[in-house]
Parts: sequence; C-alpha cells; structure tokens
Amino acid sequence: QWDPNNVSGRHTAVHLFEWKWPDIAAECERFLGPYGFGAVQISPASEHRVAWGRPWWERYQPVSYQLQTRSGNEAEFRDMVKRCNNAGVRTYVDAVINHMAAGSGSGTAGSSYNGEDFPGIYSAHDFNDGNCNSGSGNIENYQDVSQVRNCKLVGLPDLNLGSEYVRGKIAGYMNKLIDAGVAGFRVDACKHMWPGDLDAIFGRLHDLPTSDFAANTRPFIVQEVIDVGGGEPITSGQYQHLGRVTEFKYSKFIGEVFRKWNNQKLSYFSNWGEGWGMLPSGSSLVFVDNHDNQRGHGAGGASIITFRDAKLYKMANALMLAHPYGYPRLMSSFYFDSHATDQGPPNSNGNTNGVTINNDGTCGGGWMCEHRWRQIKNMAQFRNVCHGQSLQNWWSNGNNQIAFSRGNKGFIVINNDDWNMNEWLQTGMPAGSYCDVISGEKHGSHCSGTTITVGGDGRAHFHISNHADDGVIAIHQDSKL
Ligand SMILES: O=C(NCCCOc1c(-c2ccc(O)c(O)c2)oc2cc(O)cc(O)c2c1=O)[C@@H]1CCCN1C(=O)/C=C/c1ccc(O)c(O)c1
Repeated sequence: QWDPNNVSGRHTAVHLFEWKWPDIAAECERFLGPYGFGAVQISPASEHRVAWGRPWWERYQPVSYQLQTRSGNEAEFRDMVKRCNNAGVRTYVDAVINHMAAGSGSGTAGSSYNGEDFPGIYSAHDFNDGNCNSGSGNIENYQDVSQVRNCKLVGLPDLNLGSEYVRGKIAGYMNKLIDAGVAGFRVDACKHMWPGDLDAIFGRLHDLPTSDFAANTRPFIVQEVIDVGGGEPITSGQYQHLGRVTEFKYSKFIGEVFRKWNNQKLSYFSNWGEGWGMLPSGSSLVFVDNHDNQRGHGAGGASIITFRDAKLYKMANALMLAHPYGYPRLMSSFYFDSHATDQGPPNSNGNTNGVTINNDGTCGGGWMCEHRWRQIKNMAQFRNVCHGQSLQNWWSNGNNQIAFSRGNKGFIVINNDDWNMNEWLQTGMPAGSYCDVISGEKHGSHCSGTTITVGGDGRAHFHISNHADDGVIAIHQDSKL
C-alpha cells in the first residue's frame, strides 16, 4: 500500500483540486497521459454538504457515500476513471471517513441530514460522543491523544471507526471506488483516527481489479497526517506501517530554505530527505504546497511557497522533481484572494466552472494549472528519465548555489543567491549537447531554450543570472541532441 500503482515509467502525481470529472478525464487524455504523469488526485467523491458561500471545505463534510458532488455524478466519475486508466493515468480518491457534515440540510445528491442523523446511513450511536472526554465534545487539546481521535474536529460529527457497522459502511464505499478502477486513496484527517481502526478498514479493501492492474495489487494509501514537528503526541511516523504518509515537514523546510529564513541555505540540502528528520523515502508523499497549507493557516504557515511566488515555486518544484526522496504530488490550484482562504472554485452561482485551456497551453478562468507550467511539466519527465538513479556529483558554493546529477541520466543546477552563478561543473553525463528543459525543450534537432554542451570529461559550463526567470538549469538523457 506504499506503491503508487502507477503504469511503469511514471513517477509524479497531480492534485487537480476541485476540478470537475469531465475536465479531469479530458486532462488525462490531452496532457497527463502524453506528458508522462502517473496519477491524478481528485477531490472527495462522496455527496457533501452545500455550505453557505460554497467554500472549498464543504467537500470535506460528507452527507452520504453516493457519488454525486459539485465535481459531477456517478456516470461522469466512472467515465473519468476509465478514461484516465486508458491514458495510463491512475486515480487516487480523497476519502473523507473521519467525520460527517455539521448542522442540518441536504447534500449535493439531495440527501437530508440533521445533526447525527444521516437517514439510511448513520445515526447517533455510530458517532463517538460517548468516547469523547472533552467538555464541549470538540477537540480542545491536541496534546490529548484520545481527544484528537474521539472528539469532534471543528464541530464535525466524529464517526466511531471502532464500530463494525461503521467500518463496513466505509469499506463498502471505498470498495465501490476500487471496483470502478481507482488505484488508491488519499485518506483525509488520519491524525483524527486510531491507526488500529484504519488498519481494520484497509484490511477490508479489495485488491484492485485485474481489468486494469496485476492480480493481488493492493490499493495505494496516502494518509494525511499534519505533523511539522510541533511537539504533538500524534506523529506521522505512527501511521507509516499502514501506507504512505503526507510529509508536511517537506513543504515547511523547502519553503524556509528557499526564502532563506534563519539564514538557511540551499547548500544545507546535501542530506535532504531522511537526514532532515523526515519519514523514510518509501513511506513519504511529498509536495511543495497542498490545498490546505497554500492558504497560509495550514501547517508550515507563512513559509509555504505557492503559485503566488512564481520563481521560487518553479525552483522548489524543480528540486522536488529532480531529487530522489519521496513520491511527489504537484498541486494544481484555482486562484483565490490571499485573504479569502474559504473561497471555493471558479463558479457560476455555485456551480463549478469548466477548465478553459488557452492556445499557449496555460489555463484560464481562474484555474492556475501549475502542473502545466513548462518548467514543472518538463521536470516530471526529468523524474521519469532518472528514476532509480542515485544522487551523485553533488556540488554547492556553500551558499545558495547547488547542483547534482541522478546517475548519468540527468543533471540540475540551481542559483538562489543574490548574485550571478558562473561555474564549470562535473555533470556525470555523457559528452554531447543537451537542451535545458527549464528555459525550453528539445524540438527535433534544436533547443527552444538554452543549449548545454558537456565535454568528454563530463564537465559543462553553467551561467545563471540571479535575475533569470527561473534560476534553474536541468538536462537529461532525453533532452540530448
Ligand atoms: O478554520 C477552519 N478550520 C479550523 C482549522 C483547520 O482545521 C481543520 C483540519 C485540521 C487542521 C490542522 C490539523 O493539524 C489537523 O489535524 C486538522 O482538518 C480538517 C479536515 C477536514 O476533512 C475538514 C475540516 O473542516 C478540517 C479542519 O477544519 C475552516 C472553517 C471550517 C473548515 N476550515 C478549514 O480550514 C478546513 C481545513 C481542512 C480541510 C480538509 C483537509 O484535508 C485539511 O487538511 C484541512
């Protein structure tokens, strides 16, 4: 359940946050498949609350396990999964199983609910009220492990995952998705669930269907555990035996270093990965930002680099995709005003808008499509070409200029100093001319961007102005002329 279940040769996931199912299906066929992406993480697929103002987080308040949401209906969901699989792109569903919607009303499929009454699904005895020791019934103290698991997260009715009935409903929902062809799950709010209960539920999940996967393939699991080392008793390491875990320290550290907080330097990344106290690489899901921490109040706070800091964002994502540590997930956002952190996706009176693709391949209509930025898209291919190659030829100027190769398959150079970089470096690559995949790409026999010439001794000259658009140069075996 640590294996992403990707089609071979594909090693990066993309979170198409709040996209509608038909748009995701189209993106798999026109972009994610052709450009070698491995998987798409989609927004929660179960019926959810329709909250006032339609905030993005209404999707994280389930009303039922029907596949009818603001992203589309069950037919569109099944069509998306099939078309993405056919394009070589796996689907991970964001599973919200810790809690249900707050308040009362009806959900996106018209199901009514009131308090802890979800007709036909759950009623009061399926929730944890009796197991919560806080005065208010809500989580009041994150130092109290049982409160964090058994009390309400921001007032959301907390399901009792110790109940066989509840486990059956959740496993039934997840198995329906597995049987439809999804490759795994991003499990929301795992900090708020007992690992033993998660283990019991994951154990009830079917193998993936042999129509699209090898026999005996287990669903891929990414557990969301927000842990930036702040001293909470619940830590990400307590979940790693069940599957991969989101490594929020990755976003925090990479943001602090690229922003040079506390005088931290890129040269400190010589032991990036477990050396920085992060999870074992094979248990780690890494990202520069995600839907929660890009809104500032999430884990890592103000250090997080987002689409708003375009140059730093391209540099940080290039590093993530070039470095062997962890399984990377790219964030693909919609625009929101930095103070309006509740704002939902681009919509027409509540109905999410489609994604418009401009002639130059960028997106319009408020969709940021960071995964389509040339520098990021091309580094996903870099990662594919270099898969399995160890980090070698590390170099730094002791400050914010670094470089390293992945075996003899790829080489990256980054300049985050406030002055020019001019260096002859050992690339470890075969002699020849290579197209820099950051400033452009290889088109037949010429480079649309910079060309780098590697000599017979493996050395090449690199010049990166501190005023350059991207601050990065990257070459690899498939960008060789
Ligand atoms: O101010 C808010 N929430 C309180 C601070 C964030 O706390 C939340 C955390 C949270 C935050 C930090 C932690 O260390 C932690 O263990 C949990 O996880 C959630 C998970 C959900 O499925 C649904 C939620 O409403 C939340 C949530 O409110 C606003 C208004 C309600 C939703 N919301 C939000 O800000 C919604 C945030 C949200 C939603 C979905 C997520 O997957 C997520 O990570 C955060």
